Amino acid sequence: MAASLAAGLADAGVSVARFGACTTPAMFMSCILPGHEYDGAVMITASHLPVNRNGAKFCTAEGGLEKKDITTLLMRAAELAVDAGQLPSDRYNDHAFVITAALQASSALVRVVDFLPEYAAYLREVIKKAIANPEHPDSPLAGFKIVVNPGNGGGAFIADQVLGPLGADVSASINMEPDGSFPNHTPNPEDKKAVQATRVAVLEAGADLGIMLDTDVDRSGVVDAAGNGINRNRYIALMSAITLRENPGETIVTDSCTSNGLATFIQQLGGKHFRFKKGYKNIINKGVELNQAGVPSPLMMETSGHGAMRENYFLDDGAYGALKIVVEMVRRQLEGAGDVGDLLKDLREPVEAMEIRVAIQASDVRSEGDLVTAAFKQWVDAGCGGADHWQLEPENYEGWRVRVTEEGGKEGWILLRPSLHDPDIVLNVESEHVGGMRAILHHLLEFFKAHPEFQVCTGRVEEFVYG
Ligand SMILES: O=P(O)(O)OC[C@H]1O[C@H](O)[C@H](O)[C@@H](O)[C@@H]1O
Repeated sequence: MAASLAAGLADAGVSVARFGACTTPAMFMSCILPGHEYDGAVMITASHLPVNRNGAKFCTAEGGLEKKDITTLLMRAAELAVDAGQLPSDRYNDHAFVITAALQASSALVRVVDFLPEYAAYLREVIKKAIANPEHPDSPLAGFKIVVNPGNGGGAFIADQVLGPLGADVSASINMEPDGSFPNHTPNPEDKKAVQATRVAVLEAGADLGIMLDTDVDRSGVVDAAGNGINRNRYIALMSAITLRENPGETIVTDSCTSNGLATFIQQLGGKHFRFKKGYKNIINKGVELNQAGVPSPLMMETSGHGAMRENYFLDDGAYGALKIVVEMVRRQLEGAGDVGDLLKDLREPVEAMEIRVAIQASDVRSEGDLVTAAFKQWVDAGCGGADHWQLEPENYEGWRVRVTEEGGKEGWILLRPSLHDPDIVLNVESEHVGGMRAILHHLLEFFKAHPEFQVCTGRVEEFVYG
């Protein structure tokens, strides 16, 4: 399969630029930046997932390829392999083999390009232009201390090649050495250890800001000068505050797992909230579609830290988001407006938040997932087992989300949906008072107890901690 794809590329006279270490947004920009404008790019990465889940990410100037495009591409490679009398290689690593072999196809066609410095130069220009400091335009970050935590992934260049050369002191940055075994913590801005390590580094250094990146830099989160972790809903809220100031009244698209308080926050800022589905590609596609339909939507963000902006080619780009926060930090300091974290003072937050992933044990995972969600909808329609404080949300784009009225005017919610990629049913629950989540889950158990036929087993719990 791999050899035949390589042969196919060589036959077609495709020339290949090999970048070495790269990031997802950089790869995309290689299809856009003048002087480069490659027809397509591909990288091998496990993204934020463990090392044994490496895969290939493909993109063109139109953005990341859709699942169906990649399927077509790989099927075509497989057909060529069969035509050439070859058997597909190891099924767990096929994608990696395909790409590796393609890049090594014919040395005459392969050029080694050191692209990251050029991409970094582009990002520096973006920041310089946004800050436009009249006194020191080339070092607009002079006097600022910024901690970058790339989690031993590919994002160290943000400190070394972007923020440092613009004058920032990045010496307190941590986990800068790329190491695919991720010895310090999972490179995931939602990860408790990633937040804690960044917080400690920021507070010890007396830094103005901390930036957390995932391995391939398409997800991010920040820590403010007071050490508050700004990820998940907080990060969307912060980005919304900046974006809605620049684009008043427009629509922010998010995934389905955002807090009720975030919707209120966006509305209070004069914006509109479109709570769509999980999956960064889903929200980006929805944002593109809304803009085309005349509903201006400048920001699409997931609680995972994935985010795309209309002003940045609708690119799934963690670095760009974090750099917007850097620019905001400078702007606020110049205006004497205080820390970026202060922008979140009106955000109502859950007291408890949890994700439970219930493994589906049936062989037909998709059908079983649909069965469980359909039964849940029926149970909700029939009155949620007598709980009249449970109300189905009027708009649901995946699974079913129920709003739970809690004591003292507080509100919780629960969302049950099939996972996008894993053989799991995913349950997200939030509550605005201590013990509320337990009460919601306790009541939900009645639903599962009424369906002993479901082929599911005990869930894996992810607890989200704020602050
Ligand atoms: O549906 P889930 O299993 O929760 O996975 C959902 C996640 O899948 C991938 O990791 C995508 O990159 C994310 O954008 C998405 O949020």
